[in-house]
Amino acid sequence: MNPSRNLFLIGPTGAGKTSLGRRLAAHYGLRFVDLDREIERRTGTLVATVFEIEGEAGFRQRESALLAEFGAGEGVLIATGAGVVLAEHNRALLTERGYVLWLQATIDQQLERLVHDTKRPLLAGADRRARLEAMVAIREPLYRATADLALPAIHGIAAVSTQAIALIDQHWQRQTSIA
Ligand SMILES: Nc1ncnc2c1ncn2[C@@H]1O[C@H](COP(=O)(O)OP(=O)(O)O)[C@@H](O)[C@H]1O
Ligand SMILES: O=C(O)C1=C[C@@H](OP(=O)(O)O)[C@@H](O)[C@H](O)C1
Ligand SMILES: [Mg+2]
Repeated sequence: MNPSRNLFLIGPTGAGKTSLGRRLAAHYGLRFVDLDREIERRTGTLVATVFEIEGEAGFRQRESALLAEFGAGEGVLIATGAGVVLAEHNRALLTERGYVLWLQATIDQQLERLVHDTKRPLLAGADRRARLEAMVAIREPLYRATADLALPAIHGIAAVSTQAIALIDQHWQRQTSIA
């Protein structure tokens, strides 16, 4: 187990990384950073607009730079974007610099949770299910390889939050209190 004082949330889009991250950071007294919101704060525009202007490659560069910047510190909870695991150097940083919780969701849950969402550029256009399935096929092995622990986010946010805290206390906090 990783004894670092950082907590990183990974997992598919709509699993609840941003929502849960905020709650967990407050609970553990960690600084909360959502990589997408931080990109928006620094660029002064939406993630979707960054994709339009700089392409996915430009977005990924920003994402990696911010992960490296915040991951270098201690006492931070980072809610990543679902594609962060695509880059090998991001996966290495996550495993080296923090305890990694993989928040899981089924495709049906993703579709339901993002039904009104217009802010995810990779889901824009037709056939969201096919896009999500294609993402899962590539990313799931990468989440598995990177995570210390996995949690199916099948209940509401409050219940998932309680479950996450129980899991983290069991596996991560015990390690850090011994270290
Ligand atoms: N466990 C959950 N149950 C129901 N809805 C959820 C849950 N977690 C998140 N949501 C909702 O799903 C949407 C996407 O959540 P978000 O935190 O942005 O996910 P992510 O950051 O993983 O893409 C939001 O509207 C959020 O309120
Ligand atoms: O699936 C992806 O590659 C992306 C997921 C988004 O974050 P969420 O996981 O919070 O939706 C955001 O980083 C960007 O739109 C790209
Ligand atoms: Mg998010």
